[in-house]
Amino acid sequence: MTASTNTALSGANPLHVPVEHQQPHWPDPDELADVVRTLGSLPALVSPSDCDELRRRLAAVARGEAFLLQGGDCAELFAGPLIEPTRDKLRCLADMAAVLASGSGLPSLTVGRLAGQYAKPRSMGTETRGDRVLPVYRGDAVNDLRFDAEARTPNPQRLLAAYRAADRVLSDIRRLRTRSHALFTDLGGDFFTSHEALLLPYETALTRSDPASGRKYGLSGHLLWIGERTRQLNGPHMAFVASVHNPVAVKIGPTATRTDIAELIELIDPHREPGRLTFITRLGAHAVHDMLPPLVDEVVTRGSPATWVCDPVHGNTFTAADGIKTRQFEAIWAEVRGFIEVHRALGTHPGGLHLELTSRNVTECMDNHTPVHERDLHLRYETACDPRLNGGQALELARLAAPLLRPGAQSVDLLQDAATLG
Ligand SMILES: O=C[C@H](O)[C@H](O)COP(=O)(O)O
Ligand SMILES: C=C(OP(=O)(O)O)C(=O)O
Ligand SMILES: [Mn+2]
Repeated sequence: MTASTNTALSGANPLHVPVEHQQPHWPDPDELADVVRTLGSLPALVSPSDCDELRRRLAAVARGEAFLLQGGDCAELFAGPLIEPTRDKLRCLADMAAVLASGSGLPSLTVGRLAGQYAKPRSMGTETRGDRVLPVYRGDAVNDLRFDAEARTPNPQRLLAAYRAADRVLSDIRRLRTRSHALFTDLGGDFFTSHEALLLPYETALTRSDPASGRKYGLSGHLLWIGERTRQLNGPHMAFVASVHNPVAVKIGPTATRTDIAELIELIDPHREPGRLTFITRLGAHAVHDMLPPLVDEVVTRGSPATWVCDPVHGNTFTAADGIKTRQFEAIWAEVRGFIEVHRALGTHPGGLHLELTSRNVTECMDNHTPVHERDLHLRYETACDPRLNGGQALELARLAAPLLRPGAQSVDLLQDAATLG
């Protein structure tokens, strides 16, 4: 697993303190405590019954009756010229969901990476430009992307701003639901929200008991996931998701072992309840064929009904010659194909896709067909964190994947398909 601290950093710079479990260094703990109290008094953002409904829908995915499409920004922004209207985000997901449903013959379940995706785990604690070293951007809920000392200092008031921003996106969705029937038809009749449950003061402040059942729910979003960097079995993030009744997802990177999978199942889903646990694998195009089969086998052996989802973006990120973070579309597609091939070979259901994407015509990921070359990346590179598929690339990926997701599509077809695409 990727190191959970930034201890790779060294030297006398006071910024180089280890950051445990990817939590920001909030300069004023009293101010943070005040903010947490305020958050605790505000209405929940989503309802326990909607979380339960998503669990039921994910259980159908696990049974092979539907596909999950989960997507959105790497890091949502509160405001600014680059912010994408919620309507455009939903339209992009709806177009993909419609293509996936018609090509696969199975209904799509759509879940946005939105209305809460405001916090980022980072590889390094600091960012250096020239001779200036500042705290790294950790998402709008923590600090500001602008490279200046004040903007980069973690500010707990931003947790309240994150709550308000999520609330605005959720009201956009409610408004669209009443006004735009066609949009919700393509989305599969319903739409749910998700984000990485990273900032524990925020997540715990929005955790409430459901008076009807007495159960605890994290009510900042419907599906909460734990990232590759914070999935330590004895860590506080896993303890948090184990304590709530939401559907929970865990990202699984190339260092994951069978034992990790077994222990995650026992911790999150000891009763083997379909829809409770989703594994989102992000292994990289080159590792998926070798690494995925033993992990799937462990889940089968344990009698776990976990849902399998492929994140083909995070394992295929690299830095281009000019220092820009990017991904190659063909590698993303190759990981999706590998994921489907492995599941077909093992008789398990390739349950869905988890993607960083935008409807905007950005040049953040390279591809050989539009094409977006390495030299084009700077033209419209707008992301606040990781490179996203643009609207055309996202739809193309759905178009390529859809026929392979049709139940009964055989590995041999997949291999022929791979050969024709080169
Ligand atoms: O979105 C995922 C992570 O936050 C991101 O990949 C980390 O990026 P970094 O390696 O630039 O910190
Ligand atoms: C941080 C992310 O991914 P991972 O935890 O898989 O690296 C993410 O989904 O933005
Ligand atoms: Mn990301």
